[in-house]
Amino acid sequence: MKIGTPDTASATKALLLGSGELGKEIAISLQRYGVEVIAVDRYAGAPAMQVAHRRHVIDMTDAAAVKALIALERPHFIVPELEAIATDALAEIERTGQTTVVPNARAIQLTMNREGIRQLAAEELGLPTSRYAFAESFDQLQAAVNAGIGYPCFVKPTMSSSGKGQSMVKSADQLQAAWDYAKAGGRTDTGKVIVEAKIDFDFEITLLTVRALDAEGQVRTYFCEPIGHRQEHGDYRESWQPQAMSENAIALAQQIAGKVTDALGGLGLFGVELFVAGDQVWFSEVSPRPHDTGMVTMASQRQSEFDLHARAILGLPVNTALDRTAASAVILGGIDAKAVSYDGLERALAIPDTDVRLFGKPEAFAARRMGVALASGDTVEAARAKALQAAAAVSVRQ
Ligand SMILES: Nc1ncnc2c1ncn2[C@@H]1O[C@H](COP(=O)(O)OP(=O)(O)OP(=O)(O)O)[C@@H](O)[C@H]1O
Ligand SMILES: NCC(=O)N[C@@H]1O[C@H](COP(=O)([O-])[O-])[C@@H](O)[C@H]1O
Ligand SMILES: [Mg+2]
Repeated sequence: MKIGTPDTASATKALLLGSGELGKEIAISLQRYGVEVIAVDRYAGAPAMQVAHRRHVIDMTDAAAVKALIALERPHFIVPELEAIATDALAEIERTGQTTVVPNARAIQLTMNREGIRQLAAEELGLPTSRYAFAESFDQLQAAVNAGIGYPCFVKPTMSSSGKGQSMVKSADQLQAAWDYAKAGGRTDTGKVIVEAKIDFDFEITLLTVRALDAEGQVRTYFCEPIGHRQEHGDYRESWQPQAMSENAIALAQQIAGKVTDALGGLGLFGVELFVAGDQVWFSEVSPRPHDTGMVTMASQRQSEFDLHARAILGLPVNTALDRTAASAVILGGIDAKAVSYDGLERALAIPDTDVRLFGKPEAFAARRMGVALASGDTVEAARAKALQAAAAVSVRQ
């Protein structure tokens, strides 16, 4: 596709469905390759809206609203940035052949629902995952746990992200609370929860996997160095790259990521989440888009995960090489407040080899991610220490 000049009739247009911190960086990367970007989210002033050519506030779970906006903007690409989207509308739009849904509507549909992706990964592809079951009532949940899932286990809504509605259950007396929490915490109540046996992993990684065109115009799979990360309450707190792994484990991780992304298809970057213990690797889930833990690539790679996504979508060459060891640490809101400002930037940036990205979200919540600190270092330990220190130096105030 010819890449035209922004704001002209010939411009290549991308519609971002979701305009958070990840979308903001995708928007900037796309714009650097000459694409006109239209940012969409459920609230005004979302991070990507601050850098896009145009912006719209709509209910993205409303299929009619999504279709009306697409009819108005007529984008060449629709780039989903989060999961809470009316995916049926995307499938319908894709069938017209005039718009590319990134990476494709089926991949978006399968990955937005834990049932879809488990069916594909565990049942069709036979990839190793935790033992799991779906339950439509508390009785079913209890029966599944007693029949073999066991304790400890994780109970999650089938549609949710960033740990929302998710809890780890250590014993039978905690199961009812986990059921109630999952039912209330899901994005939309699918009527179902997933229960997963806890995997005792040594560490967990995100393997960023890119499906892009090579010099011959063929689709090829490229892998970034593994990203290690630490989660709290199902949400990421820090990440680093590279994560040291045994040769067997990395080979297995790439094999699993290759299989699942091949099955999803299309062009773009995927965040494949894997658990690792020794030489054993389990598939957990996959995002058909840049991943929050992958924000570390803004410091560690010449081509960040956002650049790689943009390049892959546009059919441009990619290079997934690591440039230097780096880490990221998140800056949480800490308070519930609107029109916030930030303290401590001077202290954070005085730490050598660090950088801070504040997302510009118009409202803070105690557990909302408001920014990220990035740091490079000679070792992962050094980079992590600097990133954590920089993140801790920044605070959000009213
Ligand atoms: N079966 C499991 N065994 C061990 N740990 C688990 C399991 N399921 C989830 N976790 C822990 O909880 C974290 C979040 O789980 P998961 O990725 O399924 O949630 P999520 O809401 O989709 O999060 P995100 O959108 O941030 O990826 C995992 O990264 C892992 O640390
Ligand atoms: N794990 C998924 C993830 O990190 N998604 C990122 O968080 C934003 C929502 O933030 P908010 O909840 O603060 O509005 C999303 O728009 C996306 O950028
Ligand atoms: Mg996850």
